Amino acid sequence: MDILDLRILDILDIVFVALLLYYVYKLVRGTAAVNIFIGIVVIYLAFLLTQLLQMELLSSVLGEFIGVGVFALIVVFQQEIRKFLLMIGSTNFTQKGRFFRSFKFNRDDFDSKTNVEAIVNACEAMGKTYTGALMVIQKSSKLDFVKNTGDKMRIELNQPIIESIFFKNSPLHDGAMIIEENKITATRVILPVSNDRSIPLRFGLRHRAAVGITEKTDALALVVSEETGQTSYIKDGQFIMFETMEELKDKLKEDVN
Ligand SMILES: Nc1ncnc2c1ncn2[C@@H]1O[C@H](COP(=O)(O)OP(=O)(O)OP(=O)(O)O)[C@@H](O)[C@H]1O
Repeated sequence: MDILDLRILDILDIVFVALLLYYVYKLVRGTAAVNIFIGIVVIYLAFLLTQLLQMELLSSVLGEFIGVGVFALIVVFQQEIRKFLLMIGSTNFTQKGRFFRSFKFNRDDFDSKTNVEAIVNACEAMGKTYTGALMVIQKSSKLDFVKNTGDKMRIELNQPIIESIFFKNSPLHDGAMIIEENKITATRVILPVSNDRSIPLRFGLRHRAAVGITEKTDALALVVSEETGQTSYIKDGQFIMFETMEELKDKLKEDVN
């Protein structure tokens, strides 16, 4: 019985470590943090080697370094840790909210499912007229910290509304639009801009802002370029490739709900 318990615990242990490594990988993938992570592993291996070879002085220097390293890690990986905690902390509550909403306790007339068709059709139409747009779809991480920079509102999402907000002469066209479920909850929002140097130079601030918010949270972003009319889909700080608008709809539907 003891052996059986131990085995189950061992399996759980391995599963949790694998999950932890997977989430750490997901967070640092494609960012400069990967190199820092490799640097830390190299220092740690060097420390183990100096201990094995009994090189007292070097071992104590590296030991000291690793001792304060925890605080250095918190500073260096501040954004990743924040995103990780947000990911763990908010997922369950959001799902609980959806569970209650399915019983219609929450007296909201809006359909809670994001209208992906309206969003993508609006992107296509805006692309044809070279109208710039930036839309951020909130998932489990709350976007309140950016919503405060813009104008809060509560409008049911549909294609004409999106197009009229981003219409060049509209007072609301600047900055980003925040979408929560099937509502536009803020416009003219200023997003954190990504410092990622691997983003091609042809992409300006609008695209960098989309990368920035998706790096920091699990939100999804759509950008319509004013210059090329092209739509870009950004998730986890990465540009997601798609061939047709239908394919984009399928990808979005999968990722949104
Ligand atoms: N930090 C930001 N948060 C939200 N929106 C932003 C931010 N920075 C810029 N924008 C929006 O992007 C517009 C300018 O974009 P810019 O031309 O630099 O981007 P771009 O990525 O080259 O896009 P485009 O292909 O449309 O020109 C601004 O008018 C503003 O509406």
